[in-house]
Amino acid sequence: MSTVEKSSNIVWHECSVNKHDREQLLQQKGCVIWITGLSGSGKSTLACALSHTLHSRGKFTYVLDGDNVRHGLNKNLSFEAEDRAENIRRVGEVAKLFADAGVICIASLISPYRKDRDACRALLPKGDFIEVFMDVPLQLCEARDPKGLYKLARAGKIKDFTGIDDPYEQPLNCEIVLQQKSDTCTSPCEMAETVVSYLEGHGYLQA
Ligand SMILES: Nc1ncnc2c1ncn2[C@@H]1O[C@H](COP(=O)(O)OS(=O)(=O)O)[C@@H](OP(=O)(O)O)[C@H]1O
Ligand SMILES: Nc1ncnc2c1ncn2[C@@H]1O[C@H](COP(=O)(O)OP(=O)(O)O)[C@@H](O)[C@H]1O
Repeated sequence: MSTVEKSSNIVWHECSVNKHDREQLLQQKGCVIWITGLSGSGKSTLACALSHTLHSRGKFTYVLDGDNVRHGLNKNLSFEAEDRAENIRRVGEVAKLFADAGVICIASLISPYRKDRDACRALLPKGDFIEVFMDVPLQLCEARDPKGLYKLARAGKIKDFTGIDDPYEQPLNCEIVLQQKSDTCTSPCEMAETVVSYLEGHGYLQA
């Protein structure tokens, strides 16, 4: 899919109410928490636990989950590399709008390619893109297999499945790594607290 700019003669229109004004209203700073990892690594679980924890502390969040966005905005995209890139690009742009709205936007997508994630990072002001890597071994993700997709992929019934016959490029230098070697290691609530501590320490939970 081409991302060449096709719009011409367009001029940015500035509004008198800006990001800072919205952040003052919400008493928080808009940002993007980008959760990446294999299928079954716990991205959606963490996204919801984090949203729940922040919501109960009076913070305004919104979750953009890969599976969910593919039900609507991105329903025309496959799992080929080019379509995954377009999937990530669109979600990155939507997340940027949410952050500009003052919202703590939590994006949870496999986002297997480093360059696609880095392109999303480049859309945001420095510091506002917080990459969280679910560092969970393939064996554990496959043992969980809550949707039975690994089983289908191993049987050759799903092609290009991440981790099986499609690549996953781990982040080299992300803000938070959540390592999990077994299911009893760290609970979703504990993981959410790690992210909340990061946000608190970096001033995102106040205007
Ligand atoms: N071929 C293939 N590879 C990986 N995943 C697949 C595939 N086909 C379907 N699914 C389901 O799609 C979910 C991942 O969607 P994403 O939008 O996060 O993927 S990506 O970022 O574009 O790679 C993923 O959800 P999660 O398990 O939550 O990661 C799967 O349910
Ligand atoms: N911290 C955790 N500890 C134990 N099990 C977890 C944890 N996080 C998620 N799970 C379980 O792992 C499975 C996959 O989680 P999910 O959030 O759907 O992953 P993903 O969105 O990356 O595909 C689910 O059955 C979920 O209950």
